[in-house]
Amino acid sequence: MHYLRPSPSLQSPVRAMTPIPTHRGSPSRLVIQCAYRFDSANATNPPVAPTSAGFNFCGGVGSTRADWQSTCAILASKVVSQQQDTKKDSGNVAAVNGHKTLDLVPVDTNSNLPRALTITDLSPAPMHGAKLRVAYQGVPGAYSEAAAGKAYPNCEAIPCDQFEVAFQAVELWIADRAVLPVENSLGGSIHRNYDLLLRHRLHIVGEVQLAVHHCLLALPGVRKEYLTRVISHPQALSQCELTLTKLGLNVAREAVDDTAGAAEFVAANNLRDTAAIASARAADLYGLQILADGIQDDSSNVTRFVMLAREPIIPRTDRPFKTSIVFAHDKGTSVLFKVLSAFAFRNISLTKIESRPHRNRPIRLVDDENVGTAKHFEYMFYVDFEASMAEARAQNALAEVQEFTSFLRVLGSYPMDMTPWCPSRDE
Ligand SMILES: O=C(O)C(=O)C[C@]1(C(=O)O)C=C[C@@H](O)C=C1
Repeated sequence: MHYLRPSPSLQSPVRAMTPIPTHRGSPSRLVIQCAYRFDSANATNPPVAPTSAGFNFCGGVGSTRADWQSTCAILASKVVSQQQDTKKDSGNVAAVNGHKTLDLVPVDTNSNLPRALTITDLSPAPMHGAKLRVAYQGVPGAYSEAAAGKAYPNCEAIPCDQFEVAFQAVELWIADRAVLPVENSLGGSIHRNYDLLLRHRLHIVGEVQLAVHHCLLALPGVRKEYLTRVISHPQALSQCELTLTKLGLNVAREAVDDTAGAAEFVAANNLRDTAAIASARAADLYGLQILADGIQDDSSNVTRFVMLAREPIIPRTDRPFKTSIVFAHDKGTSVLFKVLSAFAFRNISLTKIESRPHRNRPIRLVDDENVGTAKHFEYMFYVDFEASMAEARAQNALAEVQEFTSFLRVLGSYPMDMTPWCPSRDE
C-alpha cells in the first residue's frame, strides 16, 4: 500500500505544498513536497509556547483581557476594511431580483471609526470570499470528511495524507480550517493528535461529535468466507473488534491511515480476500458492497472532532462554551490537586483530563522580557472545562492555575456541540 509521507530525513521548513483542493471527480490528497518535521529533541527548534497575542496565558487575567481586546480590534478592523472595499465597487445601490434598491447604510461622517461587532463577525467567514476550505486527514468517505461537513455545511473539504499536513495546510493558508479527531467513545483519546495540538499554533474554534457507523466492505461478489484480512484505521479496527470475532472473522487485521483509504485500496487493487472497515459513503464512492452494517461494538459509537483555525474566535456567554487548556508544572506535590480545585471551587465542570508523557521534548518558554528558554517537563496535562473565557469565573480559575504551573496555554474557547448522542441523556 502506498501512502505518501513527509520524509523523516528532511528538517528544513516547508517550502511548498501541492494543493489539489477539490473533491469533485477524483480528488488527490495534500502531500508535503519538501517535508518539515518538528524535531522536538533539537533544542534549537523546540516547540514554542505561543505568545500572549496568540491567545496564551502569559501574564495573568489583566494581560489576557487586553489580549482579547486587541484581538477584537484586529478582527473589527479586518471587517471594516473588507466592507470598505466592497462598497467602493458597488456604490450604494444593490440589485434584488433584478430591481435596483438603495442600500440604506447610514453615511458615516467619520469612516475611520470602527463599527460595532455584530453576531456575524463572531464566526469569521473565509477572507478569500469563496467556500470555507477545511483540511482533513484521509480520502473522501473518511469520517473526518463527514465531521468537516457537519461543522461547516457546504465547505470544500480538502483531503490530506496526514494530520500534520492538515495542520500545515491551515498554517500556510491553503485551508481555512482543519478538522482533527481527538476522542472516541470506545477507543478513548487519540493521543498523537493531542501532541500535534501542542506542537502547532492553531486554535480550537469548535467541536463536533459524529456518530460513527462502521460497515464491512468488500468487492461485489466476495463472501465473508473468502476473507483472510480486514484492513482499516487502527481506531476503527479497535471499535469493531468484538463484532468481527462474533462474525467469525478471526482473520488478520491490518492498520492503514484512514478508513476510506482502506476501502479505496481494496477496490484499486481488486483484492478479493480483503475487506475494509469504512463508512457506507466509502462503499458508494469506491464501488464496494456492504457485507455487514453497523459493526461497531457499541451502537452509540461517537468520535469527537475539534476544528482548528489560525485565529481564535471571540468567546461568548450567550451559549454553552467549552475551553481547552494544556499545562505543565515542575516537580512538586499536589499541583494537580490545586489546579483541579481551582475549577471545583468555581463550580466549573471538567469534561476531560489527559496526561501525556513529555520527558524528551523541550518546550520553549518566553518570559516577560521575551527571552526564551528550553524547558523539560515530565508530563503535559490537557484539560477541557465547561465555561467560556468570556466568563470571569473561567478567567479567575486560569489566573489561579497559572500560579501553580510553569507552562499554561489556552488551546481554544469554543461553542460546545450540544447534539445529543448518548441515549441516556434523553431519558
Ligand atoms: O479514518 C477515518 O475515516 C477517520 O476519519 C479517522 C478516525 C479516527 O482517527 O478516529 C475518525 C473516526 C473514527 O473514530 C475512526 C477513524
